[in-house]
Amino acid sequence: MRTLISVSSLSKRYRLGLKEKQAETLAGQIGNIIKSPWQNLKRLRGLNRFGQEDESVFWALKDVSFEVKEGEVLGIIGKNGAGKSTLLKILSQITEPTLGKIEIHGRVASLLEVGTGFHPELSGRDNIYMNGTILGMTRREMDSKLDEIIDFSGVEKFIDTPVKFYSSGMKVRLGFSVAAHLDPEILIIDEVLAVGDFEFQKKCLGKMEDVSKSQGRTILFVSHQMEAIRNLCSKCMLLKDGQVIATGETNHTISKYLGSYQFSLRKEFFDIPNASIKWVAIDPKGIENGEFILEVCFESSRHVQYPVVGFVIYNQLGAPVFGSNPRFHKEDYHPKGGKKGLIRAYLKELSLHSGIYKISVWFGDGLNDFEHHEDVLAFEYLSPNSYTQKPNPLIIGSFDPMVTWEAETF
Ligand SMILES: Nc1ncnc2c1ncn2[C@@H]1O[C@H](COP(=O)(O)OP(=O)(O)OP(=O)(O)O)[C@@H](O)[C@H]1O
Repeated sequence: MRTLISVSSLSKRYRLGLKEKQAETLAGQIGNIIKSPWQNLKRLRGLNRFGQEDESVFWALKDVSFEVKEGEVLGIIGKNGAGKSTLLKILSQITEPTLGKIEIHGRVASLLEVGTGFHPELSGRDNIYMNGTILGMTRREMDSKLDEIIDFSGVEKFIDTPVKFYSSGMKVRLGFSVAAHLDPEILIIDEVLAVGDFEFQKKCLGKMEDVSKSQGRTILFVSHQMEAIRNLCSKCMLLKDGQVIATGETNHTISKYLGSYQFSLRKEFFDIPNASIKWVAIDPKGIENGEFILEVCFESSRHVQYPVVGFVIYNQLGAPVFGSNPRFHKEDYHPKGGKKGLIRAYLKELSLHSGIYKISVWFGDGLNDFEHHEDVLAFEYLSPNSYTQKPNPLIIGSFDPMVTWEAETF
């Protein structure tokens, strides 16, 4: 199979704050040009004139290398700020890399941040033509695709309205439809599932599957929704702090992502003085027995009279699905005060759909919260209910109680 994308030692540096602005002014730019080549080389590497790393320098991508072959669907995952969007922007030629080399063989269509790639003053229809022209399509090719694009987008009523009047959902609908129907060799999609309603998400996933499986196109897909990544991607790459941590089989890479979540967040806790959470875990034995047991270990430099932990479980879209706190169950909860302790929450049944969930925890003494940690743990849950056992992005909501049905006809 041909290699369509080849990225080697790619790095992207941003300059933060004042220095970035200075370089954007004419005086700043002239100053940069007349600096010696040696100074310019140091600047490129983010070093100040003493050869030390400049404090205003921030590397959003560091030494990233990978290849994508024809027909592959590569999922790109990682926490917020890991560098996923920056990578896609560079591959779509919206941003320049600072260092490194990229080779792309084929036409690229991308759907990045909402509205990029659209001219706000032009109508939806004109924007479709503009995008097609950028991709090198002829007017006739465009004419043959137009109805399909408009139909898929569902914005036909507004197709002659300037795009600046579109809602963000409408822009995403049109943007996705244009990108997916213009027969690009490479389709780049950044978290399209986060915007747009449920029906449209379903349509997009179906279309991407069609583009990859029946048309054999190459796709790069960023998402925080692991079910979507799992369903769609043949390969997956995990980014962390701008670096590639893992590339390979999708399930394997997703497990690494979830593992890294747990570890990096736990580690941070060890530096917190006074009363603090030391670690948070889900008892694996509990899961085996169909129970969900959350364990929170705390340690304090002083006696905590009434140690209390609260938690909230969030779904992949960041929506809270469930929370609890022993303050709501005062009659059952009688902790002995102390400096160290382990607090457990027992849930007989989690009753959630299969999927990936995150937990935030609080720790306090019933009067005050000492600490609050978001996304302290991520876990994958497989529902015991047979119809939702396989993660399925098309299932509505997060709760999965045992439901039985009956019909009577009259
Ligand atoms: N124009 C910019 N100037 C300075 N820093 C930037 C700029 N664009 C992005 N960054 C920083 O680069 C880092 C990587 O950002 P990026 O948007 O690529 O992350 P991401 O993995 O896509 O995150 P998310 O999941 O939140 O979308 C972040 O720390 C971000 O703040």
